[in-house]
Amino acid sequence: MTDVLNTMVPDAEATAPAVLSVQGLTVGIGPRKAPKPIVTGISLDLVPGRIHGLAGESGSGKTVSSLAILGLLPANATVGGSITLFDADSNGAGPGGTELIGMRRRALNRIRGRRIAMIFQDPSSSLHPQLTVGSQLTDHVRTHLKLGREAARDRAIELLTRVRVPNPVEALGRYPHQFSGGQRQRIAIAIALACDPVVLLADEPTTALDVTVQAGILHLLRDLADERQLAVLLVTHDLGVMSAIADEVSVMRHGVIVETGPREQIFGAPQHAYTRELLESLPSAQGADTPSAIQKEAGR
Ligand SMILES: Nc1ncnc2c1ncn2[C@@H]1O[C@H](COP(=O)(O)OP(=O)(O)OP(=O)(O)O)[C@@H](O)[C@H]1O
Repeated sequence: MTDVLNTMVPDAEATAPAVLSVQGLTVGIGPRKAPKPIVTGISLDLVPGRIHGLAGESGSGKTVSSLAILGLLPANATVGGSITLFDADSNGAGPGGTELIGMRRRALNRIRGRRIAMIFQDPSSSLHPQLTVGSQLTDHVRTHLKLGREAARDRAIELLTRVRVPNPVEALGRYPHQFSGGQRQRIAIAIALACDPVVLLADEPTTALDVTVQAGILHLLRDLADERQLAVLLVTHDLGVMSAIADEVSVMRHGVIVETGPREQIFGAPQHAYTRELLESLPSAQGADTPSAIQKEAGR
């Protein structure tokens, strides 16, 4: 199985310190006096250059956890624990890092989209249908990086080139609906990368795409994590995707992380009964030894 999975993941390196650390995160949603517990005490570290997969069945709390990191939970959510960003470029980040829970909205807005970026399952949700790709990209970099018009356009072309959108100069003048789903996700990634974030949260980024296109996006995320030393949190229920790309994996169930470990351990020697159950439900994993379609594509 290991041979099959090694296609996209580099050898384990000495682990660098976390750039974002979640400790004992709890989220309840509902009336303040009696919120419904959704996430109950999860901890995980995001490390530069590493992809941390958050797996688990639907409703286990994966999305709520990533929204908590972004400070985007609904107003009736109660959040506890600690989410610390260790990033020299963030306002007020000392050696102890910046605590994001309870941070004032304006300060959080400066971090969100700039230091912590995100992409979602449906790239259209982060793209305005009536604005050209060029104006969306340049507006974003002009707002956050205070670049002039020409410099912002150059930056937009550079970003579209990096995420391999064909004909980047021409692409600037086109609207999101004029691109395929995979290309739209690449554009959403370009916007996410525009301000050189240190953390990228990717919530089911390939779920809506067909297998061949999925593999291309996963390759891109892997390359970006490596070359930009991006710390990536990859949220997906798809263990095939996880096994093709993640360095570390946390398995979540009913709001709790039941097991965390290196990819090889989770897929090769799972410790928790629920992880084993999930692996047994993988179509190809009536043996994990059989390469899934996505792994085959990704290994090309
Ligand atoms: N705004 C909300 N109000 C009330 N309950 C919510 C809200 N958002 C999420 N939940 C509940 O929190 C639980 C966890 O949801 P979450 O979306 O995090 O699951 P998930 O693991 O990401 O699942 P999926 O893979 O289906 O997206 C679910 O029971 C969901 O119904």
